[in-house]
Amino acid sequence: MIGPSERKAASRAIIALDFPSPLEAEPFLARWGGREKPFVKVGMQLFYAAGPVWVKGLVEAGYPVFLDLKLHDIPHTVAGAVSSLTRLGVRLLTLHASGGRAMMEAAREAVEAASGPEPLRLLAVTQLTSTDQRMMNEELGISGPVRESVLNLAHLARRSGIDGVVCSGEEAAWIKAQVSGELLTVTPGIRLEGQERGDQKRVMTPEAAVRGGADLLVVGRPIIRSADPVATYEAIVEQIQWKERGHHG
Ligand SMILES: O=c1ccn([C@@H]2O[C@H](COP(=O)(O)O)[C@@H](O)[C@H]2O)c(=O)[nH]1
Repeated sequence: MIGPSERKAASRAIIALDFPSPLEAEPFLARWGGREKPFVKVGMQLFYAAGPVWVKGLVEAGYPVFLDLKLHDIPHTVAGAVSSLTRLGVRLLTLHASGGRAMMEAAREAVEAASGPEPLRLLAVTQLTSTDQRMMNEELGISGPVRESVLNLAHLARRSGIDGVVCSGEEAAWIKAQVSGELLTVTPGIRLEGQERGDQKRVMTPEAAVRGGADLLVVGRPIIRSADPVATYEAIVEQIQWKERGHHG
């Protein structure tokens, strides 16, 4: 469920800092100047280049941080990784739901054992937003509609005591209705009207995602490749606010 720190529209739009290194990420963040620090996501590319100490520095500088490492290994190894990562002070951390119940429970227990000032929340990735129906059925060998697989993985995450799921905007409402309204729904694959999808397959506009039940929206290329990233970010935050005020259509 959306918590007090994510209630504001600005905290619901998360910028994916998909840069090769801090050399590109830091000047990008400096564009915000004295404005409120945005919620940022550090993924594999930047984490592997910059390392945990840099991420801790980001947290200490006041950025809410989502660490998107999509952990997937045997339960013992994932628990150890989670235990190390809890020391960074990040708010959110991903692991793959397909790693199974024992892996997710081991991760949750590692979080509980750590207990920091603001507890880390775990998110289970269901089906990646770059996966479509054909790929899931033919390449991954999973039968049925994508939505059904997403719901199964969300149920598994819920039973394993995970706080939320990563899914597309297309599935957020189904998860809220059929799995639990308490599960945080985090949706990448956000594109503004008419924008290029790139490798993303299950995409939505910010407005449609919020209308569909997304709690948090992850936006990378539409912001980081924009000619004016701050203006694009603010336009997205405005779209979220517009929906929050109850506008339809
Ligand atoms: O299913 C998923 C899980 C994670 N992501 C991540 O979100 C961003 C999206 O970036 P865009 O440039 O807006 O496409 C990226 O960091 C992915 O690793 C995802 O897209 N889908």
